[in-house]
Amino acid sequence: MNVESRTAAGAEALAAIKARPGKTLAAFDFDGTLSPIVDDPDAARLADGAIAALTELARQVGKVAIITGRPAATAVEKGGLSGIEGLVVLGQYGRERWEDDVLDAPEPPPGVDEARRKLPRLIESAPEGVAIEDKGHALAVHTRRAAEPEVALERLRGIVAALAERTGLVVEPGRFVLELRPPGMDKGAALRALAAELGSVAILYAGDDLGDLAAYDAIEALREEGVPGVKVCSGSDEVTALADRADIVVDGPPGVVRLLESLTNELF
Ligand SMILES: O=P(O)(O)OC[C@H]1O[C@H](O[C@H]2O[C@H](CO)[C@@H](O)[C@H](O)[C@H]2O)[C@H](O)[C@@H](O)[C@@H]1O
Repeated sequence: MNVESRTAAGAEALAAIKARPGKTLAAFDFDGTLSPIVDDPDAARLADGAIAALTELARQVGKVAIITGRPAATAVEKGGLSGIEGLVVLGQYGRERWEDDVLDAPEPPPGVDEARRKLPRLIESAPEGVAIEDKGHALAVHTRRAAEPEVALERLRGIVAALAERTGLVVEPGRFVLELRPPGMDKGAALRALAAELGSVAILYAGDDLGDLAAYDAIEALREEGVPGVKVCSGSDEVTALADRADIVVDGPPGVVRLLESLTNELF
């Protein structure tokens, strides 16, 4: 299978990647893109074949990165990523950086502690199955395991927004999740900073969720500045906002793995 873009800008980026793989940055979201969505966030693992595909890609392009809302160390551990040569993992929407087994993470702002203290009480009447994931620098309220996840999410939206306002945090909405996290960084800023640091001349970014739209914005801005980029969507029925803007849409994490296998075959 050849990797094909449905847009001219995406095709231009694929050509640039093939022409200068050594100066290419290939970046991926974790949950929903490399890791199939599961009910329990703690049970997330990489899709079959993902490690082999990422390992091969890392041999062929300048840099492979994972840019995730997870803590970087969690993504490394759950993904079994530590053996991938040269991999960089930007965690907590770019606040943290893991590379060569070294984690660089700033202190979380005090608002996170305050939110941690107040959140359980504020959501105590939420439907059964609603759960808090404490990520150290951020708190995620998950509704996937509620009987009616969408209804539960809507009920919690105002409560979480009000707590964010009080604690100086921002709300990051996602797939049956509302996260309270520090402001000042997003996946777009993280992607741009890494591309600038590396002097990347071509970029691929793959994501599945609303938090990845900032990275799509960054790709579009970089194109305007003359750096070709291709936006890949790991498609799902839960989120359609990315498919509308993507150059390539594939069928969930297994589709992402197949895309990587095709790309590495073409680069070889
Ligand atoms: O930026 P990402 O790598 O996509 O991380 C975003 C959030 O993903 C996780 O939640 C999502 O995946 C879970 C496991 O499949 C699923 O149960 C949940 O419904 C999804 O929203 C993770 O738990 C969050 O901490 C991440 O920020």
